[in-house]
Amino acid sequence: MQNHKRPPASIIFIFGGSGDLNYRKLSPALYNLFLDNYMPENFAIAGIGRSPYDNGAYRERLLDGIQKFSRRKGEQNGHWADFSQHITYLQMDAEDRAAYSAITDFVKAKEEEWGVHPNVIFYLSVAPQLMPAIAQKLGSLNLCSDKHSTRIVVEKPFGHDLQSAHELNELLLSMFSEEQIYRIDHYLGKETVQNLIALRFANALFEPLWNRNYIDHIQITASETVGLEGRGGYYENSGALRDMVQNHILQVMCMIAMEAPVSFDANEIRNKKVDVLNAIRKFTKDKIHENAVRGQYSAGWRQGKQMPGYREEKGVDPESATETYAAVKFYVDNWRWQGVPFYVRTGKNMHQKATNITLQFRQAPHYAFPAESAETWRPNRLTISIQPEMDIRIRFQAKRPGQSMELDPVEMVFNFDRQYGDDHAPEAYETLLLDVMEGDATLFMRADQVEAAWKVVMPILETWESRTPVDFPNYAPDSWGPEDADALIARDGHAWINLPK
Ligand SMILES: NC(=O)C1=CN([C@@H]2O[C@H](COP(=O)(O)OP(=O)(O)OC[C@H]3O[C@@H](n4cnc5c(N)ncnc54)[C@H](OP(=O)(O)O)[C@@H]3O)[C@@H](O)[C@H]2O)C=CC1
Ligand SMILES: O=C1O[C@H](COP(=O)(O)O)[C@@H](O)[C@H](O)[C@H]1O
Repeated sequence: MQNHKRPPASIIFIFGGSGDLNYRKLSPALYNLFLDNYMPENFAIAGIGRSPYDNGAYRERLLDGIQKFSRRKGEQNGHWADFSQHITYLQMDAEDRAAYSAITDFVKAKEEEWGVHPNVIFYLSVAPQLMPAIAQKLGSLNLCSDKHSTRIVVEKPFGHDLQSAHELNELLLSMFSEEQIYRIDHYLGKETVQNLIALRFANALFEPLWNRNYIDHIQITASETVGLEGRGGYYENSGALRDMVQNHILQVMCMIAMEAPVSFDANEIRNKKVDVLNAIRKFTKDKIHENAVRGQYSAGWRQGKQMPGYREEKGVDPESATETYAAVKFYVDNWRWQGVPFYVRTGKNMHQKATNITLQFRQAPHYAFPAESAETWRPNRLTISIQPEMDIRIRFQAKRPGQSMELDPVEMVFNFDRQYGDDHAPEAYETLLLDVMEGDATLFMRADQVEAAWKVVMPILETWESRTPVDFPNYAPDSWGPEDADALIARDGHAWINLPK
């Protein structure tokens, strides 16, 4: 969130250095930071895993990921030879305490080479079950005692439920101070998500309307066309509510619903967000059915190709009750938002990849136009497209040219690509990794934020887990999700807004 310069000397240890996230996201992000001259003058990246790689083979593997997944499609790889010299692979079992001497030795060697004490960053890009063991070892071996320069980055999911998230927080906080802990939610690193703060708090135009007096309801959609992508083992124990709603969607909702911050201090922003989470109505179990819908995709077709159902995917129980779709109607019980529903939905294998937020305004209080023009009268909307489209549109009524007063809904659009070109935007992980090196935690989740978000979803999870869904699978691939979700919003006289591709 601060304006960036080159961070101080840093060593980044990536536990899970041989894994998928590093291959597809972290290494491309670090390389892009290097190309943009944002890596420190002195830096080292040490990937950690048990798989046997020598440095050469490891660097080759990462280059392959960069060529496939970087936003820069290979054209600047001329700098790879230079960048790759900063990468080392440490083959070690993270459960073997003795093996951690390799980390201590590595830090000492770099300190001697650079003549400065660097930031030491431990990035936990491993399965959640392994995180406590690693954190414990780092703590007990005194590898995190320098509160100023040592940081730990914790990937999602942060816990499996409120209890486990609380335990993980307690464990981390017994080893590290809160300022050293960076809990990742990669949505917060997205340009368009950060722009929500600019849209709301750098303009006088929107804020006076941003409340229950003018807004009828809000919709947040995060739909995906992909299915499990080989992550059946993880997803089967997670589901859409844990995977997307507890973290990404609630964080986006916080940015829409929060009060204006006094400053951009990390804790100030996080305080404002946690206020929203605390104000979200916690449903009693008897209210879940009318406010939340779950779905699971069946076998079917997408663009002429046959697709397996969720229950046929690798790593999934053939009678699985895991939801691949969730829709919830939330209320934020505070002065600003009383009575305004926030409809949120997310799902795998849906018709379109799209993350959008729409604020639908109330109808104008009096309709003075000829009655026949009312047919095309539509409520005003502000729609913010987070991805893959990156734009902000305002829908309003305009007079159709001609001799009669006929109205049409029309749009004003601000499009990031048209304004800034289409290679303007750093990937979320670039922003987040740079923030970690600089010690800026604004875009990361604080312990109380994570737990407050779990408190929101726990009643739904507990209710769903205590009742087997009788109608799974209940939506087809390439569709907009289950009919019950349409009914959830239709009961209030609304419909889900599916933007054209
Ligand atoms: N992949 C993705 O798109 C996303 C992943 N995440 C999160 O990121 C984290 C990593 O995910 P992902 O990369 O997909 O997982 P992978 O299964 O691909 O990688 C797991 C990594 O952990 C390492 N590992 C496992 N056990 C040990 C051990 N005992 N000692 C040392 N290393 C070990 C593996 O290395 P080896 O086998 O060589 O020992 C491997 O590098 C998870 O928390 C996941 O939820 C979050 C968002 C998206
Ligand atoms: O964290 C996760 O996010 C991705 C969606 O991320 P996006 O940046 O592509 O919107 C989701 O596919 C994955 O299941 C989830 O773990």
